[in-house]
Amino acid sequence: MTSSRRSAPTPPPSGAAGVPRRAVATVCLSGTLEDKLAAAAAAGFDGIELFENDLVVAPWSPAEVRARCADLGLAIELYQPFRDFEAVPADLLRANLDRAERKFDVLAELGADTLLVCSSVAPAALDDDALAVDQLGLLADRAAARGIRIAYEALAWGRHVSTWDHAWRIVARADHPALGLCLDSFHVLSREVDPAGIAGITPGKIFFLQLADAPRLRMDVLQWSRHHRLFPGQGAFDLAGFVGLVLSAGYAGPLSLEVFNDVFRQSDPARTAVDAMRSLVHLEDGLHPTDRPEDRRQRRLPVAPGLTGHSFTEFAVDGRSGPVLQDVLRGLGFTHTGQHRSKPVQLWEQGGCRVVLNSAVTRPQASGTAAISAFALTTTDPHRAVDRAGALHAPVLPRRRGPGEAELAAVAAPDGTSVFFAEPDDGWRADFLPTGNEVGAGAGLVATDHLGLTQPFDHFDEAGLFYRSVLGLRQLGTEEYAAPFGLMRSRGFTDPGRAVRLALTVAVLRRGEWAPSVADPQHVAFGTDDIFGTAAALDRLGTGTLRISDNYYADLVARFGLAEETVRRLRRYGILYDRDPRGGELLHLYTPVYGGRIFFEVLHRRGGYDGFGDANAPVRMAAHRYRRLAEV
Ligand SMILES: O=C(O)c1ccc(O)c(O)c1
Ligand SMILES: [Mg+2]
Repeated sequence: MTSSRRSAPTPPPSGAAGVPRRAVATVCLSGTLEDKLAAAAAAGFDGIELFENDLVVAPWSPAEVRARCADLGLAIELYQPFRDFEAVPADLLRANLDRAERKFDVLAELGADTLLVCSSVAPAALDDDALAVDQLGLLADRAAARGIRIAYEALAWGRHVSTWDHAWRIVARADHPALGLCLDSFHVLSREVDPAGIAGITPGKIFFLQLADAPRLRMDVLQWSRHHRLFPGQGAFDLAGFVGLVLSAGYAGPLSLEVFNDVFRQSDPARTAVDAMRSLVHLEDGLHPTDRPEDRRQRRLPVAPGLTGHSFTEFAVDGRSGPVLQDVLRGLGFTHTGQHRSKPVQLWEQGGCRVVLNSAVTRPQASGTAAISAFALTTTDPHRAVDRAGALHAPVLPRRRGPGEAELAAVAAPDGTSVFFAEPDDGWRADFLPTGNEVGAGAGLVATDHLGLTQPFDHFDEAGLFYRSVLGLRQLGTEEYAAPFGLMRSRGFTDPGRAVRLALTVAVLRRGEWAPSVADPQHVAFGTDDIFGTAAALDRLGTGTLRISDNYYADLVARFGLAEETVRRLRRYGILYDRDPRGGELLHLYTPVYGGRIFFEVLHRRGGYDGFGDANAPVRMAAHRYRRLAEV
């Protein structure tokens, strides 16, 4: 059911009159200027912010850069940064103005008309607003004579000017037509100063808007900015609220991404640019209708699909891992109910839980391993779901189908997993011929509760935005926990009706060679309404579930004050326990790891428990490791 990519449908148009242009700063992308421009153009950006470093190290003259951008259909929206200019003694001012003239030459040759000047960090700068006003006015005079505008940006770590409102007071006092503000969401939202006043900035005085998200971190703001910025929707800032304020102040320039990020600096720029574009398209879609001049032009995404549940999960298996997973499924109470009409694909079912074992997936993996190659979600409108995904630059997958087989619309997630959209009637099941196997009593598994997908280190934030935007899921929160082989980060996602859940996890640092046996596990969690009944049934089926240390149960008693008898039953079956602050409870158990990286979870949610039992993840990970050690 998995096949190769084709290009996404055309995204909503941009750049037309009344529609904000979309730009990306070259600093967001890895590689040479040539790589960066090609990636920005291919992802559909209308323009770039040219970073000085990228020009300085390039073999092209500014005129050649201009020509290259023109060929690619990219406007050079801004040149930056010009540093440490304002509020200096007279001799330095002269030198700074000379320096500026050299840069105006560059802008002229580039055909760019806006220079970003960031607030000074230099020890020579004086804490004197009147002087800053005068000198920026002089700079603006010189710029105006060359047809250039100065966009003044308060760096959050500026020596004397570090907030947007301070920069605005200076720009307002200078009152020069060639001097305006550059607002950067990072510098604004990383500070305590309320951004609400941005809506009151004089129309026309915001010359440029830079967008970056970031996780909430308690650290030096310069380090935070230079290493941890993210694309909108990947961090904790309210970017839609911020852009709304800027648009209310009459801003009509480009929405430009300026993200300094250690991972993006190293990653394939073509891929980063698509991630960037997806973030911008999703951000625009989330703007309040009255904030959106483009609403008149209907640049809305198709609304997110209504999801009604997990339809099936597909494992790619081979001659060795296939039989192993068949045994595991049998042991969990599943029945092999169907055989695909045209492919070596088996359907296994229990209650509303469906698993597909596919021996025809060609994605490369080590012999004997199994992997989640696809999952299907049931939705009221699969075609709309795919249209939305395409508009968000998700790779839409072609569906090869045999005669009489159902069509399943699909897109590829960032880690290559195929995401299928199934009709509510699950018409795809007609692709399978009944095996005639008698369906047994099962073990009380009701439906797929969630998938646990370990993500590649470099694509964790991209994956989160992908699932949130394409599927319209909400992020439940970010948890971090200390596991035996490293710190882990986990993010849960779900739809408003809690029909679909995904748990994405990643090691907080790139994994080394140590403990390869627990690298990148994936799991499917099935729900039960009676965990003890299910555990007893698994026992009868001879399924060896994961044994949990006695120390864990002693700790449970201490933490939760559970009754002796309850703890005795939990321990007997290796059931883990968690309780949320509202009294909701989670009881869950795990299988060992099979086929190299696959395990299953059985879970029972009580009283509205909404999480994933992250507190128990280190216990499970250690138990998996101890079991491995016992096997060898
Ligand atoms: O980190 C910096 O120095 C830097 C430079 C230019 C910017 O626009 C910015 O936001 C930060
Ligand atoms: Mg900036």
